[in-house]
Amino acid sequence: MSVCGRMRMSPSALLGFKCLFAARFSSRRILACLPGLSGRGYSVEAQQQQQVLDERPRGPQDLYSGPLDHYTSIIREGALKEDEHQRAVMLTLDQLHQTLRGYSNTHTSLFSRLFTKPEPPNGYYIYGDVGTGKTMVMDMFYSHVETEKKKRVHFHGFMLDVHKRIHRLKQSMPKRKAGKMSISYDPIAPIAEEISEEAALLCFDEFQVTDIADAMILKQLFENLFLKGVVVVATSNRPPQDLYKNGLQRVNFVPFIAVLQRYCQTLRLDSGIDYRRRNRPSAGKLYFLSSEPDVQATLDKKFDELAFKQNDITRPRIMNVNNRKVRLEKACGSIVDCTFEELCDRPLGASDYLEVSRLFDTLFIRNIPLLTLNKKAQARRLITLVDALYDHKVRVVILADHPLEELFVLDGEHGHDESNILMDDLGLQRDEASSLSIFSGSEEMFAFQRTVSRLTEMQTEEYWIQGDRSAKPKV
Ligand SMILES: Nc1ncnc2c1ncn2[C@@H]1O[C@H](COP(=O)(O)OP(=O)(O)OP(=O)(O)O)[C@@H](O)[C@H]1O
Repeated sequence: MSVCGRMRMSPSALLGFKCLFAARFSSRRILACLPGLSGRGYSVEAQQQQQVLDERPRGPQDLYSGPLDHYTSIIREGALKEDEHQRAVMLTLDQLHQTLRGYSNTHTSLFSRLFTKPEPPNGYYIYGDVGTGKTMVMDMFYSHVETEKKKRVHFHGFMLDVHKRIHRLKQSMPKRKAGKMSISYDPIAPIAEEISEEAALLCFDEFQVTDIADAMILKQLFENLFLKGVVVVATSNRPPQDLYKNGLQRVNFVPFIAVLQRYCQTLRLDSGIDYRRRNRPSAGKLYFLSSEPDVQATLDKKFDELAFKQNDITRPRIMNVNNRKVRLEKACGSIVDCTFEELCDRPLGASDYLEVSRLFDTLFIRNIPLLTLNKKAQARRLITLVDALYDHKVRVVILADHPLEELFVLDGEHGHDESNILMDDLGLQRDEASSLSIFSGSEEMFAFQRTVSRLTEMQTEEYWIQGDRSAKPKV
C-alpha cells in the first residue's frame, strides 16, 4: 500500500484540512473553498473540487457550526484580525442563519399546504464605511445558510435584471389597438412574485440608489417581495435614511425607507478600519502617472509582455451588449488596453462594464484625467466600472494624470452645458439645483472613497493572484 493510501483522509477531514490550510494563506481563499462562494462571486471550481471529494454536495455547515464559528476559526488561524464590530454583526447573522434553517416562502409539499406558512424573520441592512468587512461577513453568513432557494447578488446587477424583466413583460403584453384607450398595467407585482419564487433569501451587496428609474420602483418592488416572505440581507455604505440623498424627486422615494426599516433591522458595522489599506505585499507597479518619462511606452511594453502569454493576436474587439455593439480598440485574449475616453467618456453603463469584466481578466485604463465637477458623469462611470472590475477580480493597470487619492476633486463650478440644459428642463433655479446630488457631485465624491479603497486593494499581490483566470475552467 502506498504511503498515500495509508494516510488517506476522510473526505470531510480533507476538506477541513484544505480550508484550514487556505485560512493561513488568505481569508478570501477560505471563502473560495466553500461551495457557491469564491470571495465575492460564484465559484464553479470550488463546487467541482467539492464533488470530487464526495458525491453528497457539502457545505461549510459540515465544518463549522455556523458563520460565527467559521469567523472565530479564521481569526484563530490568524488570517483575519479580531474585530469586535464584525463579531457583533456575525453573532446576529448567526442567529438568523439558525432561524432560516429549512425556511421556505412557498409551500414545498402538499402536506405543508395544510399548515399556515411560518412568519418570515426580519432581515438585516448592514451599513458602514468602506473596507470595514461588510461584504465579508455577509458572504460568510450566506455560505452557511441552509435554505433551498437563496441568491446573492450585486445590487446594480439585480436592478439591471429587474428592468430587463419589466421590459420583457411589457413586450409580451397585447398591443393597444388603434383608437382604443391603453389599459394601464402594473408590471412590478408579477415581477416581485417571479423573483420570490426563485429566492426565499436575497443577499444584496452594495445597496445604493443613484438612479431615478430605480428609486421610483423600489417601494413597490420590495413591499411585494417582503409580502411574499423574501428575507433580505444587504450591505451598504449609507444608513437607510441617507439612501438616494438629495436625489431627484426624493419625496416619492422616501416611503421606501420606512418599508425597508420595517422588514430589515439596521446594523452598523464601523470599526473605522479600512482593511483594504492594511500593509500587504504589492503586485508591483500598476499605477502610473502621466508625468513619468516614456510612460506610454512602459505601458505598451507591459501589455506586450502579458499579451505574449495569450493564444491570440492583438486586435480590436467588439462586444455585444443588449443588442448594441461596443468596440474596444486594442485587446489580446483576456487582456484589453483602453483609454479613459473609450470607457468613461461615452454613454456606457453597468451592463457594458459587466461584459468587460466577463470577457477580460486584465484591463489597462490609460489617460485618466483630473475628475472635476465638469466630469461628474465620467467619474460616475469610473466608479461603476471599478465596482464591476473589483467584484469580478479583474486586474487593472492605470495611467492617470494625478495620484489616486487626488483624482477626484469638487471644483464647485457648474459650467457644464448638460447640467444647465437639465436644470432648465426641470425648471430649476441654479441655487435650488446646487443641493441636488446630480448637480453637486456629492454622491460621486462619497462613492469615490470606495473606488479609492478598492483600487488600493487591486494593487496587492493577493488580488493579482486571485485575478488569474488562466488556470480556471471556462464557463
Ligand atoms: N477582520 C479583518 N482582518 C483582515 N482583513 C479583513 C478583515 N475584515 C475584512 N478584511 C478584508 O478587507 C477587505 C475589504 O472587506 P469587504 O469587501 O468585506 O469590505 P466592505 O465593508 O464590504 O467594503 P465596501 O464598503 O467598499 O464594499 C477584504 O479583502 C477583506 O478580506
